Amino acid sequence: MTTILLANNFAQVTSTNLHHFSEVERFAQLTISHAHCQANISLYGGQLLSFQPTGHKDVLWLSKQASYQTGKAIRGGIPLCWPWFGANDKADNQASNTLSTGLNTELSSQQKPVNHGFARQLPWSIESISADEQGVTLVLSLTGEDQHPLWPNAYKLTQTLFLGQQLKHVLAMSNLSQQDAQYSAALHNYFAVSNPANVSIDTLTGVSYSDKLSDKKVKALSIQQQAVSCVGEIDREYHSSAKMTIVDNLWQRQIDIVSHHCQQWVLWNPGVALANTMADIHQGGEQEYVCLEAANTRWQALPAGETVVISQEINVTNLD
Ligand SMILES: O=P(O)(O)OC[C@H]1O[C@H](O)[C@H](O)[C@@H](O)[C@@H]1O
Repeated sequence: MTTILLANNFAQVTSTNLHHFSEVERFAQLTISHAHCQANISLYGGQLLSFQPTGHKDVLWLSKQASYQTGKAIRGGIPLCWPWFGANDKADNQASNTLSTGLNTELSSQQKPVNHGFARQLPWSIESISADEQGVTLVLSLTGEDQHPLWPNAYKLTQTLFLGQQLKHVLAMSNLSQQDAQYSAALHNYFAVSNPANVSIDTLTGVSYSDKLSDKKVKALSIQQQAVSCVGEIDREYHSSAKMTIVDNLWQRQIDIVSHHCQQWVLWNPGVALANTMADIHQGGEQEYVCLEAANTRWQALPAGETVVISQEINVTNLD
């Protein structure tokens, strides 16, 4: 069933129940149609899946084999990694405390932290939708408490997506509890490209990075000396908050990304061998994107009663 959520002189926003989900878990996908862009958003995960400014190819990549299923993250678009990025090293600390104290505080298998946190695997709500001649502004929210033993605090996330010629993407995180908390996070952008081999990201040259593929526990800091190659498996945290520019030399387009209050850029592509083991990436899909994520990969303070905001702006330009 499709419902019109907004229709005015500037835009139309419709909501369609996703048939991929069961009857009891009807999660809607929103479709935005505006003179300046087309976009799709999944309320499951509060995830922008597609953003196509008028006159351009889609800025975002979405797997043709993405899972739309409770307990799974949707592969593509901009998943939100929150309240932790990656595996959550606090789970390791909990395990070593158990070993040293002998107390059985180990997390059960159901409590093991899911990679990149729980926000991308929960149904979000629509707070508001509005449209003017510049674009559509969509505000989504997610509230919860006792969501995970490693993150029991009451919280509210408010995600504001301004969709027009450009994308403005704001994530406000409120700690509604009386206990201080820490978060790590990423706006996990899957950028559609003609092929990673055709991509240059000169803005990463000279930037220090930690290589997540290194098997050493303490990862040495390296400097990106030459032009970065996005071909093959790559998984790096670049310690920079500078503006990034992705140039696609075949599609002749440039994507500029500005982040605010994010200390890292994460560059990730699984490469062919790993992608072939991932059920939710279609054949050859890893040759169609690079992830460049605006992130705080290290724990950050989220004090009791306070709100912290991270954001990004994405602009696309044709070069020919
Ligand atoms: O498969 P996911 O949980 O979505 O994670 C996909 C990737 O996300 C990030 O970019 C991390 O740096 C990678 O280590 C991880 O493999």
